[in-house]
Amino acid sequence: MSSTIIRNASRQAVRAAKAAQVPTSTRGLSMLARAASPAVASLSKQRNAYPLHMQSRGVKTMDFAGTKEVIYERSDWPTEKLQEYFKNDTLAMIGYGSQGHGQALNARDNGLKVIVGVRKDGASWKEAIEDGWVPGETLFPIDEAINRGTIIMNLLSDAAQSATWPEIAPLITKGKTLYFAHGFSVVFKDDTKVVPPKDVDVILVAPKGSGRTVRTLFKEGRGINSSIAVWQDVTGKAKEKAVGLGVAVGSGYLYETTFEKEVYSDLYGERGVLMGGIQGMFRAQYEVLRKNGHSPSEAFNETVEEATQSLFPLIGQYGMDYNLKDYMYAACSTTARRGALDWAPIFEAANKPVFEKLYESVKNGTETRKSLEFNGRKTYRQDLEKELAEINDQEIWRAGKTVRALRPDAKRDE
Ligand SMILES: NC(=O)C1=CN([C@@H]2O[C@H](COP(=O)(O)OP(=O)(O)OC[C@H]3O[C@@H](n4cnc5c(N)ncnc54)[C@H](OP(=O)(O)O)[C@@H]3O)[C@@H](O)[C@H]2O)C=CC1
Ligand SMILES: CC(=O)[C@](C)(O)C(=O)O
Ligand SMILES: [Mg+2]
Ligand SMILES: [Mg+2]
Repeated sequence: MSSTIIRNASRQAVRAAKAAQVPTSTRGLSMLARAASPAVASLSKQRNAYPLHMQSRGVKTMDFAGTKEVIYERSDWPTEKLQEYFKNDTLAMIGYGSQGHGQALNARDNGLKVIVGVRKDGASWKEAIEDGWVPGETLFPIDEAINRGTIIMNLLSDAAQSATWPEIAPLITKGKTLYFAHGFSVVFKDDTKVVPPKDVDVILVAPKGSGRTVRTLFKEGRGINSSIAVWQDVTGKAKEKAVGLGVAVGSGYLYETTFEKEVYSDLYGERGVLMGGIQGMFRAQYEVLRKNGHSPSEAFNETVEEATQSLFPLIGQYGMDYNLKDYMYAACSTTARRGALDWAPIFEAANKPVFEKLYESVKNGTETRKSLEFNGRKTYRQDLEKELAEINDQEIWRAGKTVRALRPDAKRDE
């Protein structure tokens, strides 16, 4: 009953928004809120006490499919509030990989004082200079950046966080805040040996997406969702700081978690559906098509190109549901719907034991130890590159290169 109401409300909301030519997200939500479950209805009442443009400023408890969760939004932290809140702080971004670069540039663009700390003359040092960080002014060796910073954002690779901890730990003095983008180092302390000093706040903001996307979405005025967590709260302000920093680095909305839950879910997700799982599934489907005499062009189009260019974006926009013509299921033929409905439970049953095994391997620290061993090697970059080059060399991805070059909007060398 209530799911029918939600679906109807959602349909109405999207139609109304389309008619008014506005983005569906916020209007859809508030219309949904009026018609849906009691929890959301009460949120709606509370919000309606504010004028429309202020409605997102209240504390928000949202109903996620029947479970209520507190969330924080960017709109709660306008740039002026961010700048005021962190006016006495220097954010020291330690590490300048995918995530360090995205978070540092976003925080800088939000008007906060940011410096970068990486080892001198490494790949990151050069990249930071290319992005406009100035040696001696905003770019320093790691120890100097930590000494100058008040909020120490440890975004070295997870293996490097462990390897460098003996030198870094004594520099994290009372009054500083220690910030991570992953629960890895502190949760698996038996393996990493990372035990933060007792007299500093230890917090986490973990963007649920690549650091490259953290940057590109921010530049488009959008935002990636992140989780926040507190490991140690000495000042009583740890959570508030995490929320503010989460917004500063470019998050859209933030949800609360713990360091443990973050690291378990993150290691699990990236090994599963987000990366390892999808890579394996794409390849398995492609290979069976090829074995049955299909051309590379056909096998790639039927596996990866159609997924990324047509069907997966529909899931991203509207979910798996089925009411509007644009929804993934509704946009496909009745033939496809019948077959997919039949095969989904078969894939689910086949995959479930693999996911169970994976979760266990994450939780018991096996995945952490493997990562520390591999990424702790002196040759980790070359070793990774070698394996990744082998993937590039697989027929599926070589075929994909040609398919992408044939997109009408592809940039071609004239
Ligand atoms: N990538 C992502 O999108 C996401 C990452 N995270 C988390 O964010 C953190 C950073 O990840 P990510 O941005 O991917 O960075 P990487 O894992 O790619 O690490 C890159 C940084 O680590 C430095 N580094 C590596 N080894 C050493 C060492 N021995 N001594 C000193 N510095 C070293 C590199 O410097 P140099 O160039 O000098 O080698 C570089 O600045 C991790 O905790 C990760 O789990 C969280 C969410 C998403
Ligand atoms: C991008 C992200 O969130 C990952 C996949 O977990 C990671 O890069 O570690
Ligand atoms: Mg992740
Ligand atoms: Mg990860």
